[in-house]
Amino acid sequence: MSREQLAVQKAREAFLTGISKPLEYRIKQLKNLKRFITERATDISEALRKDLYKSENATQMFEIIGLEGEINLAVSKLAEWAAPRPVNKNLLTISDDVYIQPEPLGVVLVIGAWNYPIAVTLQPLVGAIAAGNAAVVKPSEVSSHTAKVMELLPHYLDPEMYQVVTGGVPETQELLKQRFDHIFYTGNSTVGKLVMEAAAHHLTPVTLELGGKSPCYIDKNCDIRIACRRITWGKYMNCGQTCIAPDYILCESSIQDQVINEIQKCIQEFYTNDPKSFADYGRIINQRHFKRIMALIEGSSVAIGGDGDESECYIAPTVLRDVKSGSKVMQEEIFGPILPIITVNGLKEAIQFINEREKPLALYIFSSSSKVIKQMISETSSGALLANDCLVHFTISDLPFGGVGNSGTGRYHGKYGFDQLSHLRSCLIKKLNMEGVNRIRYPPHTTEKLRWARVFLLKQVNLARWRQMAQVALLAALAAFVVKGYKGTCIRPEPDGTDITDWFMQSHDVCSQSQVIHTSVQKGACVVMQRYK
Ligand SMILES: NC(=O)c1ccc[n+]([C@@H]2O[C@H](COP(=O)([O-])OP(=O)(O)OC[C@H]3O[C@@H](n4cnc5c(N)ncnc54)[C@H](O)[C@@H]3O)[C@@H](O)[C@H]2O)c1
Ligand SMILES: CCCCCCCC=O
Repeated sequence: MSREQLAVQKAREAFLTGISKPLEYRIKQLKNLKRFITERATDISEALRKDLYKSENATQMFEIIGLEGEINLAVSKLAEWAAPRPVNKNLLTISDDVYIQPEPLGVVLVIGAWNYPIAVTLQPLVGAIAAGNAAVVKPSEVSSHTAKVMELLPHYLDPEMYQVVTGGVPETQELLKQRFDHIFYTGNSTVGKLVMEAAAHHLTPVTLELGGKSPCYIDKNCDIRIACRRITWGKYMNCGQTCIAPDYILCESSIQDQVINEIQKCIQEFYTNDPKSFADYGRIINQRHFKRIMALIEGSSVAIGGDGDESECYIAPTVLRDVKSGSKVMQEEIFGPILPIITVNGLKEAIQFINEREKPLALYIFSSSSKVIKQMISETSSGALLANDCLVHFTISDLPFGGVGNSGTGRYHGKYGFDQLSHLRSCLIKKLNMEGVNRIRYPPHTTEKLRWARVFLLKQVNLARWRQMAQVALLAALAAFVVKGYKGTCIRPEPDGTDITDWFMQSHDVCSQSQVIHTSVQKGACVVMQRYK
């Protein structure tokens, strides 16, 4: 049996004991995960410095804080997320218990990428643990030092339930042959297709957190200085190796020079005149990627930077001007510190340019006009859209993080991660009494029964609203009784707000002799009272 097979088998056996059903167990594991990132902070920082030349503070700021926040949120909200979720019912099921019960899926395979190797590997794990799954974690071999630190995870987490498998492509491929209950993959779209193919063999659902070219449109009607500060930060952070980095700029040719000028000033301000010697400017992950990125510059004119040092995997913050849509740099996700500017004739052309390409993971627009922003939102599609900023949506746990189309499928962060790795089981608990109500669904299917079925099935019941309306109606009835001395009350809430008085008078034989004397007690409610005979 291979190491990979063994890891999956162990995780499955542990899962089947039911150990992760109690929420206390999951909370303990989440807290242990937090202990891992706290106690191993130095090992983690050191590994990331070696892998990507990230400074200790940058690691804390862009990898650890977010992860810690996700753990804290899951710990504090788990009881709420895991609780049964009552749903609206129809009249046919009004007396039943109808709810969604989130339940663990089983064994989840988490395949991480190298660019934020802690965040994109352990944040999915937070969702997996919170949802009560076992997991096999496969860190990226490309960030090899960080992968080594991840091997310490079983010292913190339940070592049976949570397995770490390190290795490269052959190990990942061996893992992908195994049967999982969900595969959560972060990485490029090409491998994403292989993952989906392997998953299809076992009909395993997948989450694919992929990348692509995220466009950034700068409207001439905006504060270009501020826009360029935010874009410079979003682009050159982690040396451009960020899945949601602005890949290229679209703007009118009239502002191109100003944009270049402002970005130049920001590069100097953020990274000094000598980014190569500056502690907070990163490095390209390896020489393969160094060569790939440098080659992308070919054929375009360099406005800023353009130089690199292969021995150090250093590429200067670079801007390319007047880039043609057919140029090399526009054929693939850059994933490096090269920022091409493509000029367009305004918003309409920018939208067309974006829509002619794959749906991006993120779409950025800088504009002072809410009309322009709204038009961009309504006429394009992307995993996320940000106006007047970059990247920060990643920090909001209440926003689903994920792509659409070529940039990915599925979502996570916060409750979305919990739901993504849970089975949302539909539950309906009926009692064995009140069989009479079911007559309308049993043969023979008469026209009369069909009429009733329409009423019973098409009327949605919002119980909270029902209760509220019933209270108001009862009060009204009481008032009427006191004032006028009426004999009885029959209350008919109508949750969708339409006037059901006609229907009620025509079809409800119990009340057929009643007289509607008070309607619209509240929008959607009516009270039917019988007069003394
Ligand atoms: N959407 C997101 O959250 C997100 C986050 C980070 C990175 N990304 C994207 O990931 C990409 C960069 O990462 P990468 O793909 O270079 O990472 P990578 O090379 O580390 O690959 C990711 C994982 O896939 C495995 N893998 C690689 N080739 C494989 C193959 N042929 N068969 C099976 N498994 C294989 C690796 O072992 C690794 O664990 C970019 O496109 C980036 O945008 C997306
Ligand atoms: C605050 C920015 C964090 C960015 C993390 C991006 C993960 C994908 O590459």
